Amino acid sequence: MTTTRFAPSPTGHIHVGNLRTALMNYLIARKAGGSFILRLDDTDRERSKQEYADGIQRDLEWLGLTWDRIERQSDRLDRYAEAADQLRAAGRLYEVFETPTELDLKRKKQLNMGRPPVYDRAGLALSDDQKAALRAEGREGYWRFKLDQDRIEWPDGIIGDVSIDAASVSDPVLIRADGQVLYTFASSVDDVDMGVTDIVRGADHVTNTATQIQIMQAMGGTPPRFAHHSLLTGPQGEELSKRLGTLSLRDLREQGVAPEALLSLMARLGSNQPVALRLSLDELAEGFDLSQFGASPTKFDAEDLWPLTRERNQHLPFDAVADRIAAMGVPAEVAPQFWAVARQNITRLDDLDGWWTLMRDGATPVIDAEDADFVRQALDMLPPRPWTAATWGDWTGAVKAATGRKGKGLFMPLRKALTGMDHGPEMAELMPLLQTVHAD
Ligand SMILES: Nc1ncnc2c1ncn2[C@@H]1O[C@H](COP(=O)(O)OP(=O)(O)OP(=O)(O)O)[C@@H](O)[C@H]1O
Repeated sequence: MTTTRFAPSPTGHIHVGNLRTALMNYLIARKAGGSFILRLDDTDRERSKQEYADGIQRDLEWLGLTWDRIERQSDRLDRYAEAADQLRAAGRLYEVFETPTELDLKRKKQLNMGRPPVYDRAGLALSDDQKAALRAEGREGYWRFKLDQDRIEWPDGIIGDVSIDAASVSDPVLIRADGQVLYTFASSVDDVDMGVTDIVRGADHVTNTATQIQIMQAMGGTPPRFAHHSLLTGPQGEELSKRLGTLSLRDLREQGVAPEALLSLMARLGSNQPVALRLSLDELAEGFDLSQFGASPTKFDAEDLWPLTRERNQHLPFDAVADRIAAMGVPAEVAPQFWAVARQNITRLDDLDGWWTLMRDGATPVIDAEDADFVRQALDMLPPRPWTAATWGDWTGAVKAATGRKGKGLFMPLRKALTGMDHGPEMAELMPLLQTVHAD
């Protein structure tokens, strides 16, 4: 069965770049009728926080990206210890003792001699006595995976055929001196154990993929299909970061972005397919095609979300907003009409508040000096309440007959006097909802 996963570290609020990864994996599983795993990569005890783990779940739920299974790496530490023993027994995990300063020095020497700065495997040659002596000096051992120095190749779902010479890559550190299992290892163990068949992730992981393919093979597993999408940047090319909270899903939600707008943009951004509003994840999954995505960096501009949000909100049925409108204090008998009028003039649902305030409390009239007499005369002619859909036509007809004004010169000063704005809903539809007119 097709099984995908989204594996964020709960070290901040996830951003639109992380969403690109989550959504692609979700859509692949959904399209294939497979399974989507949310895996919290929380082995970094200092940086991982429960509030961020909760935040990630809230963000995904907001978008409807529900998972079939949730896993936490912190629950699986025994399993990683077991897998490490298996690699040690197979001679693929070896203990090393170099400090960061020593490694730095080695790299500089290699570079000076025109050689690539790849770890020289000095640790592999240490005898048990030498290791004991290093420990006696107070040094702590940590563990590297011994790569097979072949070429590592895979057909990437986005960037095409990849071939990496393992000899040009340092043996990765899998376990730190304090026993912390690093991402490269924990992730490989999980992907094998959990039967993950497809992994889409950022291009920042290409080298990881090369080493993880070997780690999975060393554990007797079959590596999944891989695809690496380009990283998203902000509109000016700026990097996104969970730690800085740039373009976080939480902020976009609080700003009133419609979930369908964000999903519709993210499922197509950076692909050859046009962006169009889709109202369901099934529709998005149906048209989703990884091979349509390019490898070049992709810019994300939050401004692109507003036209889609506007389109989405304008199509919401009354039932979807009834509770919200009731909570604003709109009386039940006018609520459906209020929605029918206001929805054509909002982007965010929060914009409804302004329209209701205007209808309930009236607007500060805007009256140009040259229209002052005309407006006063027209307002004196306002028909008695209740106002209906016919009121605007009847009133302006009578004003036209009395003043000789017509067209824009007739309608615009009256709109501005009643609403304080030169744009907005059809006045005929608005009049019955206007509870207060200040020059009444
Ligand atoms: N700017 C980005 N554009 C697209 N994908 C990204 C971007 N940044 C991270 N990702 C992807 O998000 C997924 C989750 O990764 P991770 O939790 O490590 O996020 P991160 O933002 O890189 O983290 P941190 O800022 O904490 O280092 C990975 O597949 C990673 O490739």
